[in-house]
Amino acid sequence: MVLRYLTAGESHGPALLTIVEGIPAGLWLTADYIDRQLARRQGGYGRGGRQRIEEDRVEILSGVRGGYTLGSPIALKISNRDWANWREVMGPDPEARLDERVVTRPRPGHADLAGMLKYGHRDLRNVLERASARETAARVAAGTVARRLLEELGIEVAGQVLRIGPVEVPPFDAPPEEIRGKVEKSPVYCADKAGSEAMVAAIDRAREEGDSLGGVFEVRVYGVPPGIGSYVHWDRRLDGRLAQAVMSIQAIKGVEIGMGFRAASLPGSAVQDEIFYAPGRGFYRERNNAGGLEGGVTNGEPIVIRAAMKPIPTLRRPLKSIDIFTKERVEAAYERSDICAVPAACVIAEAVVAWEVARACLEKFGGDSLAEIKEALERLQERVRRVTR
Ligand SMILES: Cc1cc2nc3c(=O)[nH]c(=O)nc-3n(C[C@H](O)[C@H](O)[C@H](O)COP(=O)(O)O)c2cc1C
Ligand SMILES: C=C(O[C@@H]1CC(C(=O)O)=C[C@@H](OP(=O)(O)O)[C@H]1O)C(=O)O
Repeated sequence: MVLRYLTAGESHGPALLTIVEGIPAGLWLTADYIDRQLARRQGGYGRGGRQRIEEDRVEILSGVRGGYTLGSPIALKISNRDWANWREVMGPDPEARLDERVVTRPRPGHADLAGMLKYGHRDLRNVLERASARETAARVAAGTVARRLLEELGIEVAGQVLRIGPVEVPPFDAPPEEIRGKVEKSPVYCADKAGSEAMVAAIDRAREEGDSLGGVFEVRVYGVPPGIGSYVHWDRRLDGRLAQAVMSIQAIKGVEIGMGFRAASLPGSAVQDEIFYAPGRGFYRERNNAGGLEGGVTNGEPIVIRAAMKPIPTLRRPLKSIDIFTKERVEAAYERSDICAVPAACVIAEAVVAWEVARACLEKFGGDSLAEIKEALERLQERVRRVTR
């Protein structure tokens, strides 16, 4: 079974669309379940005016009947409320007013200039509409379908923010429900209360200064059986696939697994996780510097993946740029913007990580119905028990 999805939609167009294919039949899936993740993605302290306009809700257009998936493609639609303000400018018909709201001052750090040079656009709006992270609402919808499937297999995902600008906290190491409990109480999705307050203050300072902030978040996946992913070929290594999925989120500039970059400065004895064995428990480790992955294969420990997000490119106090027509030195375009979207990016990363883990699980377990997949998982677990007994 191949799990795949495509998304479509411009930021100020009528809607965002996703078609998810390869989800087995018999999975309980409701719009409410997806909407909870969409709401989390819209949240987090530091978001701009757009989120006061949008109230993301998914419409399930196919592939689900009476709450259960059919095994057929699942089409999902999220309408853009802002479309009402952009209909005349963004419409597909020849009457659209293309001479209005033209963007000619590329923002350093956004896709504006590179996209113009690539596609030959003369209005940077034609670049930013699709480069925008608005598209991640569709990715979260698709990833949340995968997350529902993982739940049925006993696999859970939990994310937390570790840094915003200069404020850093250590990861909260706990079972997923405890991480989620603490993170839900934080305006910046950070498990540390004092850290959250300092992060909010840092965002307020950036807002006053007309600036923006980035940060770091961590996503963990608990309950993953050993043996997911493969070392036999570069594009089957799950560490590489997860890194690609997370790096593809707008403004993510660094990804690490387990100990990550810190491992480069330490000797092997301080990095590699020694192997232990106890009857009944089987093989185990006393630490998880590997982040649950060795050779691109899950080893039974939780997957731990961290990412660094750069600060938002659009600034109220704009950086210098060049007008693409006059070639004059100008200030980059500014209408409105997020100041910090690290909490939102953490939710997006949870979704894309869930997607990639689910895809690798289906490659391992196959099956067209949830029942078949669960049987294959039980067979693997039984085999692991036999080997480790
Ligand atoms: C959730 C989220 C919200 C974002 N909001 C904004 C924004 O309001 N303004 C902006 O200029 N960039 C925003 N970005 C970042 C840009 O989309 C991103 O920097 C741009 O597409 C260029 O891609 P790159 O930074 O990956 O090179 C956001 C990113 C994410 C993940
Ligand atoms: C719309 C979303 O994020 C947008 C991502 C974004 C960008 O350039 O990436 C720019 C902003 O769009 P606008 O100019 O319409 O305010 C953000 O609001 C969203 O996350 O739902």
